[in-house]
Order: sequence, then C-alpha cells, then structure tokens
Amino acid sequence: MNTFGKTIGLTIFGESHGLSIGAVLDGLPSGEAIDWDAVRTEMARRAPGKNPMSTARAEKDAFEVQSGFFNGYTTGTPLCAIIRNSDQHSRDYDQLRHIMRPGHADYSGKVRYGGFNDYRGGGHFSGRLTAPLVFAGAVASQILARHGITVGSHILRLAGIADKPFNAVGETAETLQALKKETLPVLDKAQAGPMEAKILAAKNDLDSVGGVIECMITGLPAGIGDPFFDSVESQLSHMMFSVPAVKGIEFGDGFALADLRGSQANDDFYYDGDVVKTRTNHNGGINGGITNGMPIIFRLVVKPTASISQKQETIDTDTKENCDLVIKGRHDPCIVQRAIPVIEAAAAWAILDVCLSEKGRCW
Ligand SMILES: Cc1cc2nc3c(=O)[nH]c(=O)nc-3n(C[C@H](O)[C@H](O)[C@H](O)COP(=O)(O)O)c2cc1C
Ligand SMILES: C=C(O[C@@H]1CC(C(=O)O)=C[C@@H](OP(=O)(O)O)[C@H]1O)C(=O)O
Repeated sequence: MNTFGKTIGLTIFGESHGLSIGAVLDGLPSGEAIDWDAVRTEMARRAPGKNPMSTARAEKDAFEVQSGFFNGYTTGTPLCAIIRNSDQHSRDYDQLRHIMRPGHADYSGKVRYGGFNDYRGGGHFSGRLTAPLVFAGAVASQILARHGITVGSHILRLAGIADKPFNAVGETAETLQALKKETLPVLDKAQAGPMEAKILAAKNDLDSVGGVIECMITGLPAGIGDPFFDSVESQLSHMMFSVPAVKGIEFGDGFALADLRGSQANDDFYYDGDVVKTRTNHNGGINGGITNGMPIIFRLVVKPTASISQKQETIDTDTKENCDLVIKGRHDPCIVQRAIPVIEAAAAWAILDVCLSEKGRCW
C-alpha cells in the first residue's frame, strides 16, 4: 500500500525514469477553490536543476490535473495530477542494476521486489516522488490557510553551520511565509552564505552533506488528536519518515529534554485574555498526543546524499562478489534545502488529515 491518511488518502505513484509521476488525493472536501498558481510556486521551490547546490537534472515539475476539479472547485471525488518526467539519463544507471549503491535503496528494494524494481534513477524510491507530495501539500495548505493554520520551516543546521532556532512560543505567519521565498531559508541571514559554501565544498570533494530542518505549525486549536496510536506526534512522524533521506525526528526540545529537570521542561500555563497559552513550549505544542493550542514544533534530520562519486566498496549481485563503485550521474550534494518545501507539504497533508478526522471539533 502506498496511501497515507485516515480521512483523506494520499497515494503517490510513478518512477523517477518512467513516463510520469503523480498523486491521487482522495476524500478532499468538495467546494474548495484551489489557486493553481500558488501550487506551481510551491512545486518550483522543490524542482531540481535550478542552481549549483542541486542535481543538474532539469525538470519543470509542471502538473496536469486529471480529475476531481470542476468549475474552479474541488468536486470531492479523487483529485489526480500527473507530472511528466522529461530529463532522464537512464544510461547512468546501467551499472546499478547489479552494483548496489551504499546508502540508497538499490539493495533493499531489489530484495523487497525480487529484482523486478525499476532501478533507473532510484525508481519509486527516488526523491523525485516528493514532487507529487508537494502538489498534495500545496492543495492541503490552501485549505488549512482558510482556517488560520500555517506551516513554515527553516534550515536549523547544515553541515555544522547553525541558524537561530524558531521562537518556540510562536513565529508570525508573515515570518513563516517570508522564509518560503528563500533558496536557503534561515532566520539569521548571515548563515546562508556559509551554508552554501559547505554544500559547494562537499560537491567539489565528490561528497555530500546533511542537516536539520525545523518546522512549525501555527493556528491549530487545543484538543486535536488522540492518545496513543493516533497521537499527533505519531501521525506527523509516520508521514515524515515517508520522505526519503529523513532519519530522525524530535518534538519540542526533543532529545535535549533528557538533560532537563521537570522544573525546566514543564510549560507553565496562563490566560492571555480568554485564550490558554504556555509561557514556554518545551513540549512542542502537544501533550498526551493532543494539541495544547501552542505551535507544533518538530525537527528532522536529513542525511547526507547517498549517491557520491568517490570510490566506495559494495557488492555485485550478479557475480555475488565484492567490488568498487564510482557513481556516475547528477545528484544533489545536499538534500536539506530541497526537502524544506517537501516537509512543509507533508506536514500540511498530515495535519489536514488530523483536522478533518476530528468531525467538526477542529473547525
Ligand atoms: C528532494 C530530494 C532529493 C533527493 N536527491 C537525491 C539525490 O540526488 N541522490 C541520492 O542519492 N539521493 C537523493 N535523495 C535521497 C534518496 O532518495 C534516499 O536516500 C533513498 O531513497 C533511500 O532512502 P532513505 O535515505 O530514506 O533510507 C533525495 C531525497 C529528496 C527528498
Ligand atoms: C529528479 C529529482 O531528483 C533526483 C533524486 C534522486 C534520488 O536518488 O532520490 C536522484 C537523482 O536522479 P537522476 O539521477 O535521475 O538525476 C536526482 O536528480 C527530483 O527531485 O525531481
């Protein structure tokens, strides 16, 4: 199964070097106007081939809506969009049919699908499949925005260069929106240059770098979510680990909570007029799996890109021998900045699903 969601189902399909990739958005409310130019803007934020920090594969990521939209509004029936692939260099992948890239899904995918997987461009495992995810998230975020909910993120760390963290008790929607306009979204603008230099230095060394993305969701009311298996943390984490190269997540102060005392980790409540708030937000806006009305904050680790062109040790599954591999092709020397719109989209879809599952308690 390749579908996510309880009330709205998102299916993504396709392979990186196949005819097209796409998404089916099932169960969306009817009567939602969609600004397709705004969706195009989101797709362009993620699209490859735009600068030296990205893979050179040039894809426009233009989408064609096939169904589920009529006379300016969602119909409520499955909304399907396709994105045609146009700049595949499949020859680069000839050797990867039987020589497995360390860190990528060549070996695990080959075993899982009995050797029938499309290995070209990483096939269905490719980061290319995040284009339909961004499409879905851009639709979801327009519905969320009508209810005052905003998702935004920035690069908290990249190859050891740190940005300042979000103000945990809340950033304005304007700040979150402004970050979306930047190639390397950071709060401390002075850090963008050093981050770019780290990416380009790694690329020059035939290597790659990773980092940490910090994401904030504002405008959610208190009391949304469920305890235990459908906690808001569980649903967001489930979605976030669907994004290729994401290897860790923490909410609020996360792993740093291990070294705090309760007196430091608790978030004291107060009334701001008749609105309940907390003075701090060490718990990331979630208690018992349920929103407490403060912004949701989480951080994700994005690993350094697996496909590097230095000589690596690996295996040949044809000869069943150990061998060396030098990867040819066009790869992202860093995934972090390209994953930012993907993470926002993924969060938007998961949160819209949480909200629509609340049967009128969210809005
Ligand atoms: C936007 C985006 C772009 C990516 N670009 C590349 C790439 O150019 N080369 C590569 O080896 N991996 C790239 N990846 C990551 C791989 O797809 C991923 O590492 C692989 O599928 C294995 O999955 P895992 O790292 O989650 O275990 C990218 C991921 C994303 C989200
Ligand atoms: C095409 C995209 O990124 C691709 C993600 C990717 C991978 O292994 O994840 C490997 C590369 O594929 P190719 O070798 O075909 O150029 C990237 O270019 C995209 O993000 O749209």
